[in-house]
Amino acid sequence: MLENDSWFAIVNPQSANGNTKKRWPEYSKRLIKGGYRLDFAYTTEPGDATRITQRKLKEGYTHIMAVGGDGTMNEVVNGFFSNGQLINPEAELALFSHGTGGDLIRTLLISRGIESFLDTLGRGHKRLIDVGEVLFQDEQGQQTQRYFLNVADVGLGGETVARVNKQSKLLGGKVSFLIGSVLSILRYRNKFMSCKIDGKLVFEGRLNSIMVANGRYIGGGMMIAPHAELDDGLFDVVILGDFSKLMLLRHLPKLYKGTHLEIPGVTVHRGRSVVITSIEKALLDIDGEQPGQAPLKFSLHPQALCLWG
Ligand SMILES: Nc1ncnc2c1ncn2[C@@H]1O[C@H](COP(=O)(O)OP(=O)(O)OP(=O)(O)O)[C@@H](O)[C@H]1O
Repeated sequence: MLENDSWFAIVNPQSANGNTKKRWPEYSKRLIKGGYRLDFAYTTEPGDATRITQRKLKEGYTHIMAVGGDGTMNEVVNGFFSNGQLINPEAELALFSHGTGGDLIRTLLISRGIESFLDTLGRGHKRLIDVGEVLFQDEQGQQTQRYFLNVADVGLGGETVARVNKQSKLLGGKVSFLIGSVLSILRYRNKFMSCKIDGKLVFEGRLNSIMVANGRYIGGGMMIAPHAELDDGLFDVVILGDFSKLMLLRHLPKLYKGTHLEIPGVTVHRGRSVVITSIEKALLDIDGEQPGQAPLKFSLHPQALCLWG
């Protein structure tokens, strides 16, 4: 019989360059000592966190803990859904960030480390946050659906993530992403895309990238959507126009600071549904993973998920 405050932790042992596997035994002991009933499973491969989450929610767990980086958190959020529906609308999620990047927790102002995580649990503060959904083509050309809490983007970011995820992140998420960004900027060619928000065409032409943001940060600390709110029922859509390589490199520091919105050619829109098409291959990035490409159809589920923190 499950106690109704039992937590199930889904732990990606490979996150933080394998450091999570070394540290989790100590962390789990600390959580149990802190009074939490806790079971856990290690993921064994990409996609496993989604399957484990689905299984545990169906078994009756109502408190899920995601332990890993942004990719793990994204997979766990996807596991809250099955056949387009929340498995249990009452179920709750806590994020123990232990990856290299940590972009989602930046918007949530959650700190890293076991003691901060225990503080978050101890405070018992929960909030309902919006969940983004995107339909896209996967690598095999199949129509696929994914959910996300943070940011999805198409264009330069997709190519950067594809590059960064192939290399080791031993230098840390921010440095790896910065190096990957610079290499990608040098090789990337702006693409011809169109973007409709809530049925209205807001952009058609050559552009660098489009970010569909629920959270604020991507790429290990770039504040790409400084005004995005996780619970306002709207995406912030940031479009980076037809920038030259030189101009992008020059303005890169502004992306980290969130002061890029003032650059001519950057536009921001808000809405609940976003449709993006591209006549060239344009890669999708969702929460630091690169699962497919345009055309993309986004919709928002307002305040659909209960999150601790
Ligand atoms: N057992 C496993 N073996 C190999 N890869 C795994 C395993 N479990 C999960 N993964 C994959 O590891 C990838 C990276 O995980 P995650 O994003 O959590 O960590 P990270 O890369 O260290 O952090 P961040 O994304 O915040 O930089 C995810 O795409 C996930 O699918």
